Amino acid sequence: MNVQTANDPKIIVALDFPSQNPALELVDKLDPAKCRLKVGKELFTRSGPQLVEGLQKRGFEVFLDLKFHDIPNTTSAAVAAAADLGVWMVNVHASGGEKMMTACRERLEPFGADRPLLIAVTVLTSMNADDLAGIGITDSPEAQVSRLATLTKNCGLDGVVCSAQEAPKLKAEQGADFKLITPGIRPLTADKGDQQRIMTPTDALKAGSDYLVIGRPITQASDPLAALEAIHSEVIGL
Ligand SMILES: O=C(O)c1cc(=O)[nH]c(=O)n1[C@@H]1O[C@H](COP(=O)(O)O)[C@@H](O)[C@H]1O
Repeated sequence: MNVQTANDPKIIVALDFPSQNPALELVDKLDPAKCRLKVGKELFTRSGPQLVEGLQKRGFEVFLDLKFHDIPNTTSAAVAAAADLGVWMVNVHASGGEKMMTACRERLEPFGADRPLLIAVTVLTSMNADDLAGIGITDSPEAQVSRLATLTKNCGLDGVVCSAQEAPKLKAEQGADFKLITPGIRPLTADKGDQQRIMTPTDALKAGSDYLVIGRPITQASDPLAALEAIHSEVIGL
């Protein structure tokens, strides 16, 4: 709920569930000292702010992953609504541009130290060079990620969502304080699923990730708390 949280778990569990009941069933097995929770478009569209408040009441900090992308006035108002909800992190699309991102950052200033971290999505990990060409971008995905990360930093945002494989380059380009939130994390024993570019939790943190977004390796485990604890003890101290 705060940019300066004393206990700062690196693991963000992606609550990719269709509705509140299965989400809470899982959450009630987890430990808020060891993870935060990500609520995305499907779950939020079904269950809304009430669910976010329910998670917070259980002691969890929430990353509201709604990837806002609209005109500056609309997007900054949405980000302020997320801040009113008391979420720990909120995100927008960097391709919304400088004016949009700056408006969002400025709109959060009155929230002071209680403001959420404001993060931008660069190029979705589902997009390759052909997909970018289809929307008129002829640079490589890597070059486009770097360009959008630079724009994000120049607008005063806190960091970006990226693949852990991009983390060393982005940390070198943007500096240690610029936060990198990385999905596509798989412990050695976990199924890759549909993720293409994966890294283990330890390798991702060593590569420069600040927070690891992890879904199925925890949510679909036969013992989700044991899966969380195994990853937590692997990465603690890194
Ligand atoms: O924004 C995201 O969280 C995200 C961005 C991206 O480029 N790739 C990606 O996988 N994600 C999310 O990260 C989570 C990964 O879940 P698992 O593959 O089950 O670990 C899902 O909630 C995805 O929607």
